[in-house]
Amino acid sequence: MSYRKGSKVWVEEKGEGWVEAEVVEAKDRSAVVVLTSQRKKISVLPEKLLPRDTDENLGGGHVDDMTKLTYLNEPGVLYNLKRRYALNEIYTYTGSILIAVNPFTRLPHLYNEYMMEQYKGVQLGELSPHVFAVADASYRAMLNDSMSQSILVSGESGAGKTETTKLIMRYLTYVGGRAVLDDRSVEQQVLESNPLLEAFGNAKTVRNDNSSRFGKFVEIQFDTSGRISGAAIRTYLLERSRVVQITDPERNFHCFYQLCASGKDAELYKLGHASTFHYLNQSKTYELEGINNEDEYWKTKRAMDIVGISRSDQDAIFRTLAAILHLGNIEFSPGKDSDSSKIKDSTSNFHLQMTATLLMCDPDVLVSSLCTRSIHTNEGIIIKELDCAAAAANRDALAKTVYARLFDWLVENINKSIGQDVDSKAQIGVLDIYGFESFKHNSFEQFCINFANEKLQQHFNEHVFKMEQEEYKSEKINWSYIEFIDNQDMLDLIEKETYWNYCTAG
Ligand SMILES: Nc1ncnc2c1ncn2[C@@H]1O[C@H](COP(=O)(O)OP(=O)(O)OP(=O)(O)O)[C@@H](O)[C@H]1O
Repeated sequence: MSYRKGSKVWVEEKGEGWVEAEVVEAKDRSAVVVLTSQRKKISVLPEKLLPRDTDENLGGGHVDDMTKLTYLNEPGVLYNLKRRYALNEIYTYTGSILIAVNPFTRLPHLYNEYMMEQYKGVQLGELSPHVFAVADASYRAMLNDSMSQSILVSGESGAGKTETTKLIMRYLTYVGGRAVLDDRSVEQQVLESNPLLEAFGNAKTVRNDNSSRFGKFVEIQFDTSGRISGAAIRTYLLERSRVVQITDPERNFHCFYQLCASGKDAELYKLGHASTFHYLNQSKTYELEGINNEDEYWKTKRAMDIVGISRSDQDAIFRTLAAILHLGNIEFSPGKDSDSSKIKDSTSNFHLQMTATLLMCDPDVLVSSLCTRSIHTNEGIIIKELDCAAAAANRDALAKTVYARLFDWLVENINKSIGQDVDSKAQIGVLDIYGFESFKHNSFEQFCINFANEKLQQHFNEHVFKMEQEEYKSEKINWSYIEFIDNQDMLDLIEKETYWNYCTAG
């Protein structure tokens, strides 16, 4: 693009990001002099600049749909969102996609019943951008076309995916609520399952005090008249490693702290303060700002009542959590033979006995399953002793597996209690899944999360770019191709079985 004196542009400044500027000198193609909004003169290559919409041609400084920007580039998009955010306009469209900027403050006027009523049956784009408008559009599309719909909520940790998902569910239960409500209606149970799933699947991370450490797909089923007739929750990729390993200032899953603070119930399972358990004291953060662990315990129990988990099952759930905490406190010392291990001391033995009692298993069997490994050969089973490190790894593997199974059991029971409508003709699925993750040290969990996101991105590309462009081509519309990074080759490679054979062999 060529620039003239007076052209409005964006220029990237070190440490500042994109800043507004105006071209003051454009003598030749090799360099342009711009004056930034901070009155700084910079000489830059023209290809380093991006054209900028002025407040006047945006008609007031911002637009409610990014497609109305003359120059749809990164700084233009960010600036538009910033301007709107400053006015508490947290939602903006990009065509039919809704961008939500986390307000980090309650905006109750945006989500009350009056607002839900406003968006009912209104064409997308007619009113200000809103998450209810997207939920309504999918509800109408489902009714009118008799076709199931899905809404994908994506973004990085703390972006507001779970809150957005809850708002979508609230709207759908509002428009699809049944005329006669029994005391435990499907919609109430779907909404009430949230605190329960959050207690067992959420944890404090550096970015978010209530971060979902699992992906969730909620299917809301409707009958032919558009009334909710059932629901199902499917969960993915629970971050199992968190059960046994945390770093300050993060926490383990909320339910452990709730149980430790539960008073009499904690005493029942011989639990003390969270700081006395290895799986919790690897981080010194036990409390959350504005949250009382004991109150949360009773909220979790109430949510269990609402979704229909019996008192005896509730006891079994908390017993299992207590067993995991005791299990984590079992330590090992070298055994008689080299490369063998035994329970370290009387404290560890106490925790071992507690674990066995709570899991209702034989303590001797538990010891041998921690300190030995059985290898199946053609000649029979060989028992191999394990050293202390291997026994500790075995203990952690057991804790992770028991927790993951408990979580799956919980989800299964929530689903049983809500009830699915097998005759449902159409449903709306809401997918709330982790965004891309890249840490200093990435594990297999990050690989799975990023692979899932890459697949979703590919699905999006397929629909937004590839199919649209194919249509223009077939209709011979003059259209210049949009360049985008197509990672299909990489996905194909990872999905091929030979890749995994190579990984295991390598
Ligand atoms: N629309 C909103 N209105 C008010 N507060 C919000 C809104 N969206 C998000 N928040 C605030 O931001 C916090 C983080 O949001 P949320 O848990 O939904 O993020 P997330 O994207 O699901 O994060 P993670 O991937 O870590 O689970 C919420 O606890 C809430 O305080």
